[in-house]
Amino acid sequence: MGAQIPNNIFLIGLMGAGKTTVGKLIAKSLGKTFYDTDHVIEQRTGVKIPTIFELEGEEGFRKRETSTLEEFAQQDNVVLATGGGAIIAPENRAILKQYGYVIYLRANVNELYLRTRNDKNRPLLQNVDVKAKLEQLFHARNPLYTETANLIVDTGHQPVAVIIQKIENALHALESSCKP
Ligand SMILES: Nc1ncnc2c1ncn2[C@@H]1O[C@H](COP(=O)(O)OP(=O)(O)OP(=O)(O)O)[C@@H](O)[C@H]1O
Ligand SMILES: O=C(O)C1=C[C@@H](O)[C@@H](O)[C@H](O)C1
Ligand SMILES: [Mg+2]
Repeated sequence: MGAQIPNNIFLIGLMGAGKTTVGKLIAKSLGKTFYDTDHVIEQRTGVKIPTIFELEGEEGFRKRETSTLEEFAQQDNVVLATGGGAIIAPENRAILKQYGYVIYLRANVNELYLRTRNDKNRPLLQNVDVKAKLEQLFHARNPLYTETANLIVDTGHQPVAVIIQKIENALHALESSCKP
């Protein structure tokens, strides 16, 4: 029996890597349902993420993130875009590895900076030197994204359509390499 395209696909990577943008398009092209843990948390609380950080601290947000991840990772036939910090907790990394095929969208700090510098909905990037903060996050998290991922796709300087094509090619190669 040959392997199929993985049932669930999880996207991980830093803020601005393109998880939401790429995730929606990949889900559409593979006929899967798209969810984004950040969006689910905002819908359920009725407030934006910076407000959750203000009211509950980062710790409160991380608790919501883990329970949302746990719930949505176990759904059927989904593409799930995760928050940039979803790989921090070992528990979350275990959930991602257990329930789906994990794709790390990797971009360099300069590219991430250009994509996120004017955004007001990312609390970790407010009132700080955005480039220095992204450097620090990249340094701390790149090993965690790398160890959690089944596939790494570079997204800096690459149009979204090219990224989608690369992911589809990798998934189809996976499918055919497992055929008898
Ligand atoms: N390959 C790309 N080339 C150019 N711009 C891109 C690319 N991918 C995403 N972008 C742009 O970068 C910004 C951030 O993308 P997106 O919101 O998808 O990132 P994210 O990984 O979901 O970030 P977060 O973790 O903060 O939710 C958006 O304005 C998006 O249009
Ligand atoms: O990188 C992070 O830690 C975050 C990324 C966003 O997706 C949100 O989940 C939140 O702003 C925290
Ligand atoms: Mg996003």
